Amino acid sequence: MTPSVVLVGPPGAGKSTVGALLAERLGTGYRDTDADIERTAGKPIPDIFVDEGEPYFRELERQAVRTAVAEHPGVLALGGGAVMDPTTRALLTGLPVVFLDVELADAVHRVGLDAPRPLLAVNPRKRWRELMEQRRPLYTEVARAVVATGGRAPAEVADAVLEALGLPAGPTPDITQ
Ligand SMILES: Nc1ncnc2c1ncn2[C@@H]1O[C@H](COP(=O)(O)OP(=O)(O)OP(=O)(O)O)[C@@H](O)[C@H]1O
Ligand SMILES: O=C(O)C1=C[C@@H](O)[C@@H](O)[C@H](O)C1
Ligand SMILES: [Mg+2]
Repeated sequence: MTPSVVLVGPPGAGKSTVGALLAERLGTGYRDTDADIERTAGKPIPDIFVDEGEPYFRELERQAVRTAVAEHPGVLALGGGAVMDPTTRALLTGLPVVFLDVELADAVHRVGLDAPRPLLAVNPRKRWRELMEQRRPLYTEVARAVVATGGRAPAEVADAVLEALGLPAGPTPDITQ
């Protein structure tokens, strides 16, 4: 079984938040390759970057994406940099991949400046912009649909993803709870 939705995008795009909502709407499970990597490595991602370095992390990430794509039938969020790997991009061909797009100002507002994200540790605004310049063509290349997240609440983004993929909208969430 392959995923019903694969979410890609930079830190702050809302992959985890929207992914969990989508899973609820679709009555399926949510999985995040960053969490898979942390479980496999037995430590947080920033510690992997410090102890073993980014190339080692990217190898763990390549394996984590391959495993999750092969065995997870629900909603799958990939780490922000997973699409840099050509093998991973090839693996995503034909899958219902959605690029959650976000502008710098929204991303900075959402993720803050103190989150433990190793690639954004120094000068996060500049680094985020550079990463997005490098990666925007790659997110776009792997995506079946691009969904803008600016000015939309997570539930509205989830609706837009379902519509873009032609998936049933599912039960309306009970906002009284
Ligand atoms: N559409 C949205 N509007 C406003 N805030 C949002 C939206 N989507 C997510 N957020 C908020 O932004 C923050 C980051 O969201 P989230 O963790 O889902 O992003 P992410 O893409 O998974 O990031 P990362 O790549 O770091 O895992 C969270 O606090 C979340 O509540
Ligand atoms: O943008 C990136 O390269 C990263 C994003 C996170 O999801 C993590 O996968 C890690 O911090 C690297
Ligand atoms: Mg996330």
